[in-house]
Amino acid sequence: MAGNPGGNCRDFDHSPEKLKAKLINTFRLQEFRVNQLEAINATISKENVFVVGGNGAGKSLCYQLPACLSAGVTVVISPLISLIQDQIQRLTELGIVARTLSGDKGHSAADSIYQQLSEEDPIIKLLYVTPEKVRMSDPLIEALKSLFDRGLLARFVIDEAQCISQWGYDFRPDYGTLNELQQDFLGVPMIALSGLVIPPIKENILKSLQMNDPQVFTMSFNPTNLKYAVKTRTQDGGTDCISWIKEHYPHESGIVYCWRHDDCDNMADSLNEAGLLACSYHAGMPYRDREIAQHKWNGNECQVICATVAFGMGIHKPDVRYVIHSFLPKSMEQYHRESGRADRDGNVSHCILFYNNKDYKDLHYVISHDDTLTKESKKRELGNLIPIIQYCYTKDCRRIQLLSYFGGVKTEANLCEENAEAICDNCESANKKKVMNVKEEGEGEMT
Ligand SMILES: Nc1ncnc2c1ncn2[C@@H]1O[C@H](COP(=O)(O)OP(=O)(O)OP(=O)(O)O)[C@@H](O)[C@H]1O
Repeated sequence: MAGNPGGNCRDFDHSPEKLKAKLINTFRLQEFRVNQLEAINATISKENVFVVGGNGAGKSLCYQLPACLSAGVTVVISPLISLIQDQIQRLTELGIVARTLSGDKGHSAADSIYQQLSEEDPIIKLLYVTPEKVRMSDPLIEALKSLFDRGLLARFVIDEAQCISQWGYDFRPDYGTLNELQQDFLGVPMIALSGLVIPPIKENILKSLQMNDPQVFTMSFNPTNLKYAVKTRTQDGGTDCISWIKEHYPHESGIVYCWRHDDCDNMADSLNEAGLLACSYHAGMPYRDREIAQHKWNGNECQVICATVAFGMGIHKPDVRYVIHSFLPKSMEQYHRESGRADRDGNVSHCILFYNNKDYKDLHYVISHDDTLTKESKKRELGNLIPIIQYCYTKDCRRIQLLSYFGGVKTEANLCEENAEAICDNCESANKKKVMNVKEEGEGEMT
């Protein structure tokens, strides 16, 4: 296994054998992925750790496995209730005790959790809370202080740490105060996990969290089962999407990302009229309606969800076969994150971007005239459009274009070769041309 040289596998109290046994017996997995063992070793050894990785890379194991082995409680700060509930459900299925104090908690449910935390050896191994809860809840801070004083505060986990950066598109202001945890609970190790971000945002996250001398681990970049393609949007977006879905996946689950609220509603209407079960999802809808839409989609009552960027973190539906963008995304980061909602079950999924020349002009106009943006933000957002346009127009491998944007990927690597079924459209046509040339040369020799 090629791990980060920064990590190591020395024989700690937590020997590699013990970690492997936990991986197999509790998590029901066979092998560690690249840098998981190294990150786990580092956090168990009380070092500060920063793990960066693509969608579905397996970042969660880097804190969940140590939480099971460490004495005391691991406190996880996570941005969304839905994400928290999803994690708790998965851990509970594995027999790991995880609780949350966020969301609609009655007094008695919260009291019972505080009671368990106050016990000499709390059964709770992972406590999930939102950053707002950390900032606003005195009882929570008291409980953390009590755990700390008794040596039972195992570590802090900052999940989706990209939310701390004002430059990223997931920015959440309440992440900004999390650095105080390091000062208030001296010596408690911190592990931050982030989706793929460009190097300046990575620096920005580390600076904002004020993590002391962290060990940085990078996990898999390349989503090998995603088949990327860009197509010209010919008519209204709906017709293109309908034809593509009907031809490729008439009955399977997928997402169509749209630009504005109305676009989602219109797209869902068009898809429904064409006989595909679709629902709309955007921030203009009441919270309850959004919940219903997501619930229907999760339960396959609705086949296609037509959504804005609001349909984001914490989507873990395993059988999403396609993510279509019916309009140009605003950045490579956004495109990478959203297209990565497919392929959670390891089978090939399609990421199609329907692009029209007009998209760039429309986005450019809207950003330039957005009075809520500072001059600096406008400049940054307009700058973010350039690499995504280049992605649309490139004749080279789309994977390389996408992943080298985040740094660390050699442009001469042939990433599409790792899975022939998920080869991008450009590599596919290049291969076809090669075959044609070989054939023609062969025929030429015969005549
Ligand atoms: N070592 C491993 N072997 C096989 N599967 C693994 C391994 N580690 C994690 N996984 C699986 O990979 C999937 C994704 O893991 P996880 O949810 O941790 O991803 P992530 O890095 O947090 O990505 P995202 O931010 O997109 O959620 C899960 O189904 C998990 O069980």
